[in-house]
Amino acid sequence: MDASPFKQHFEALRAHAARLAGTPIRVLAQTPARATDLALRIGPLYANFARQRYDAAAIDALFALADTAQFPERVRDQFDGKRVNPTEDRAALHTALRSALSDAPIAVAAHEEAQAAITRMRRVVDALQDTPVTDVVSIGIGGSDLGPRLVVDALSPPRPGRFRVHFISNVDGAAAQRVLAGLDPKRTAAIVVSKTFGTQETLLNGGIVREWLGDDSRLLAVTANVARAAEWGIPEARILPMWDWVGGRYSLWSAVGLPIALALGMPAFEALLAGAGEMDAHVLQAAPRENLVYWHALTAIWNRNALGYSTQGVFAYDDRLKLLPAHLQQVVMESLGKSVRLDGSPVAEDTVPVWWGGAGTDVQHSFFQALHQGTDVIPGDFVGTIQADHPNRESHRALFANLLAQTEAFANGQDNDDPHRRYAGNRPSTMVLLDALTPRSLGALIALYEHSVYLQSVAWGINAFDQFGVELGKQVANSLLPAMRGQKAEVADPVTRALLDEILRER
Ligand SMILES: O=P(O)(O)OC[C@H]1O[C@](O)(CO)[C@@H](O)[C@@H]1O
Repeated sequence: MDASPFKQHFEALRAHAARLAGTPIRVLAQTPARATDLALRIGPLYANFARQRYDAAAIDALFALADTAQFPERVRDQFDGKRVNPTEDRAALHTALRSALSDAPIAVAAHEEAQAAITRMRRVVDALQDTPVTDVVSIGIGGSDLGPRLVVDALSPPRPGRFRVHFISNVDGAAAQRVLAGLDPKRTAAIVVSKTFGTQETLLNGGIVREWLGDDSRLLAVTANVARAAEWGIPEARILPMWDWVGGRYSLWSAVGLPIALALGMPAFEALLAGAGEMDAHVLQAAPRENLVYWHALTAIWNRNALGYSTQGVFAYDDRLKLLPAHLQQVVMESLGKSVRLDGSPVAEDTVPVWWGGAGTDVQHSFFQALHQGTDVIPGDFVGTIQADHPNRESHRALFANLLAQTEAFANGQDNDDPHRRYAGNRPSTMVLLDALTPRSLGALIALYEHSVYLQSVAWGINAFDQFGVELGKQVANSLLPAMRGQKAEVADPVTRALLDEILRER
């Protein structure tokens, strides 16, 4: 395979970026109708790309890349259950969890299994209703934690469900203690969520919670490794399924979302799936120029490979979405943090930028100074919710005035004779607006990012669905455990040895 089949396209993009170097966003934005032409609405989602640093010719070049990279065919492959994760010889069928948009037998079978799992989830939720349980602790990490945690945090109030749901992820024993401190073991159920059922953090925390509960009957598991969960002590009847065709970071739509169903109710969980399903139908069916996912992915490529930006912010102007950056960080960075192509050859272009973010307006009073005047330009996705769910109208107006002000100031800057008070502007942003924050709109939003990530991986020729990079640290940690326990152990690395000596020194 050619190490860089899309080389001419990336070179063309860089040529466009060079051509546009002297044309700031505030000038580009004056192009008639651009402010509305570079906007799309898909169901409850609206996105506006008018404040990106491209013009019509550069956009044409981006869509030419999408064409050569065969975006529609590659999307179809994923929905049809092709082995889009060749290094693990796996499909990535998270779409089958929320929509039945493929006739391929493997996708149909996956959809049927997913439906059966939903039926089982409903039974679990119903069965718990008739017990004294008031609280549920979800124990998992990474993809087995971040998505459900985000959705529960975003949507719980003002929709208080029957159960309060809490999350424990970090292996730091303090995390478990802090959650359990306020709970009554007799009124608490727990779910151990782990695709592999081999994750150190989850098993340790699961053990702590199991002991604290004192009664195994309120302990459930969600896993693809039923044998291991059963061996750990959870009977099969209380194990809900996962499958190797769902990646952890794409798994909140499966029984991994049980904490969501418990916190918000099954109808809300199903509305979340339906919202994601709408985005699935959109990415599959919309023409390229009408396709929000294509726009989002191509904009990411533009900022990374044509303009060379090495970080990307996501700023939620909705306090309920403050965990969105954390979830997207895993979806984006675990998927796209790769430096070799599918065939193992070095990737020709820079891949994932550092994704990070926070909630506005808080971020304006912490790190936005650097975004306005720092030497690095940091493009941002700004996510807002038009309709508030609370009575504080004036607060909501102020929130939106800030959201609009920041993106305008980033784009336009402001001249001043005093260099300290000058704003260069020309900082790109995409505005993503939800009509209201509902299970449906949140499902669509998360699915937008999932699909965008996949298309970026297609353009770079990398595997978005493996994550071997996380393994080395796990292995080293395991090898250091005996030394941490004070047992005699060979530690070859001199710096690690010195650090261990300091940590284990008698005090
Ligand atoms: O669900 P598991 O198997 O416990 O894995 C948890 C997480 O760990 C990772 O493998 C990364 O360490 C993620 O990809 C995954 O979501």
